[in-house]
Amino acid sequence: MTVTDETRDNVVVASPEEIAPVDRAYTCAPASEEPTGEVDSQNEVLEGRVVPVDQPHESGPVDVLAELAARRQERAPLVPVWLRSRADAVQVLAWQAEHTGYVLAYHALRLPKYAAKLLARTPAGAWRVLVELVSWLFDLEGRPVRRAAVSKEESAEYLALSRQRDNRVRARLWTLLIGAVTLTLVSIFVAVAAPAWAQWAIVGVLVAAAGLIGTPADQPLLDRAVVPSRVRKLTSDQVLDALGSLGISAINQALGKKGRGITFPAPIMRDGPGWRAEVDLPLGVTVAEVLDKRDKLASGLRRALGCVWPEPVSEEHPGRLVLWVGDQEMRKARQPAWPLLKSGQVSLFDPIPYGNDQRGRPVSILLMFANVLIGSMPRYGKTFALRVLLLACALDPLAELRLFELKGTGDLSALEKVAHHYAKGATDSAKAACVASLAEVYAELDRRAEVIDGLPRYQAPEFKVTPDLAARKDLGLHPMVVAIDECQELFADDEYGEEAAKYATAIIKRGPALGIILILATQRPDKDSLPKAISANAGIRICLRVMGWQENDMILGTGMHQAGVKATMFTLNDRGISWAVGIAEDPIIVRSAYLDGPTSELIAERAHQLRQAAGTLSGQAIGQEPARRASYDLLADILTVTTAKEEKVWNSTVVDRLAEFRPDAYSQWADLEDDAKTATLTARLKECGVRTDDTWSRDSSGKGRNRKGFHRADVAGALRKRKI
Ligand SMILES: Nc1ncnc2c1ncn2[C@@H]1O[C@H](COP(=O)(O)OP(=O)(O)OP(=O)(O)O)[C@@H](O)[C@H]1O
Repeated sequence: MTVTDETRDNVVVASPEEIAPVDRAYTCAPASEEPTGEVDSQNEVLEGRVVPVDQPHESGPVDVLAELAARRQERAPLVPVWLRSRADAVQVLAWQAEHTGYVLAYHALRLPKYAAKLLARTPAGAWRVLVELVSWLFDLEGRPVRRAAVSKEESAEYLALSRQRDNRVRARLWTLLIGAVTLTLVSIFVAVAAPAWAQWAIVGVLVAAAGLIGTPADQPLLDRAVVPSRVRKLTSDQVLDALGSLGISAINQALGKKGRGITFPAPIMRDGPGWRAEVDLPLGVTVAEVLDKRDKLASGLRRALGCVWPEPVSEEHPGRLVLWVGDQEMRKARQPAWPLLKSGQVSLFDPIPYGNDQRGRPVSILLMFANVLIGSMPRYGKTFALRVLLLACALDPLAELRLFELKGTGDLSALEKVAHHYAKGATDSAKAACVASLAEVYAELDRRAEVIDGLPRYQAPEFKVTPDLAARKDLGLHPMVVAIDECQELFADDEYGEEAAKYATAIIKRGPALGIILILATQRPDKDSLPKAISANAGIRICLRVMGWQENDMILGTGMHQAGVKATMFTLNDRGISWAVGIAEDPIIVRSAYLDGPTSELIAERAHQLRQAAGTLSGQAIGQEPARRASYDLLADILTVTTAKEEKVWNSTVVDRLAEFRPDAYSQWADLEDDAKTATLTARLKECGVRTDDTWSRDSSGKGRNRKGFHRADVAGALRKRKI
């Protein structure tokens, strides 16, 4: 089924169950013909009903029952639709109140401008009043009739009219005189006896009245507070014109005279606060190509960029495009309040409210048994998105929160009062606290696995934490949420990076089944800042605006950009708006709920009370210091594990000895590859002011070679210097 230039007026849509497969040789029936859907092609005849994509008004024999049914539909509802539900009524009234308030404020701000305009128009107004008065006094409106009587030489009629005019003028003159005398007396009284404010008020009223009278009809006094706009219907012609304006040659060919056209597998219909069109792009054109040109598409549709949301349909072929065109821009659309804003608590075993899609529909995320990766370029809403998730987690009194905000601006500080572990800043101490906490969680993996393994099978039929098991205090299987904002600070750190990556990789892989949820947010999604093993294992991925496909795929998963899931299409103003993978069956566009600092404080306070009542506050939230890792002196330890005879030593040799000597402090280094061992010690020695270099020495088999090492004397010197 095709749409060509000639048949554009009859653009049709085939419902797939009725006509399949789409036939290339099909052309639309002329408008006058009854569309039968029978299609001649070279080899086959397709049968089915043809449904006009623009749903034209049907004409045909009068069907009385249908007519009556239609009339019934035309009846106005007894109770307005918006008054039928409390929520709708509240929304409409709130909107009206806000709108009225806006209009009032708009005009209030412009009062000085309006006053100046009135003042400027006063002379014109006074002149108009004078002209009207003279015209009234001398009965000027009757002048043409009197002139006509003169020209027709109707003397009797003229005399009657003149008499009537003289009487009128006399009466009006008296009226005017009495009025003038009264006005003069009142003016004298006001000038002498009235208080100053009354005098000013009267002058103001007179000026305003004269100004209003002097206002030209085409220059209204008030500015327009709201520019009227009409929500335009989306039609197939608009969609085709817009697609034709993208500069994609295959589309232009398809729309050309001999082209095969573009088909609409479903009628264009209203979907939430906007229109939805489903389009089968020409053979060989993918949705990804259209997504790349979203701005051109918006221009072609003559809509704001924030209203135009093309999406792929993953269960269909890559050329199936769903184009949703909103009545207003997503960022401007009023966002429904976050459901947990004022009340309520959650269980992390159920989906938690996160935000809304373009159509305003709520989007929830099931965090249990998943991990989350949030990424974007700076200032596009990562931390806000993370905070929404963490505030929801805080409202599950069973969830233990370990929060590390490595930017240091205090974005998560509202949650400190409910956090088991909390640290902020890109400092060594925050990173050390984070690694220490990760190490605990890492150890917890084995403990939890053992607990679950030891349970009767009916209690853990799927070998994972269940809501019942999580609620049992004796098992310690409560949900555990570890969140690291700006995690690149940790993973790219010379000292802590490797160790942190080791723990995080294990947690992200084994944690979900054990009730441990890792949430990472980063503004630098490259392989150094986010180890592949971690990014590859995140189940839920939220990508706000990024600049390139590499960052896009690093966060959303390999191949996503190619498949049309492109966070590169977000614009400067699309803050808080992201592509999210792993929340629903298909990737979706979602805007996080907007919870600012003060709002977050209120929610965290409620979470604190919930936890207090449930007796689940723990760790730093009740003033317990996090367990510190054993303190040690690296330089002193190096001197201990080496002898005075060893002038030069290789890094890797020393690391092995250190791990043996003080396993609680150095055992994690022992598991590293040789190169990593060397690099780790190099970094630590550099901090202590000890240089490492290529060092000649012999390995255990007696073979001599060059490897990275250091002079023992340098270590002793650095230690001496520190002690002075
Ligand atoms: N859902 C939202 N709706 C509207 N605006 C939002 C939303 N989320 C975030 N913003 C806006 O985006 C700004 C930046 O948000 P945020 O601090 O979360 O960015 P970030 O990506 O964490 O920045 P950085 O990389 O510097 O840490 C906020 O100040 C806020 O005004």
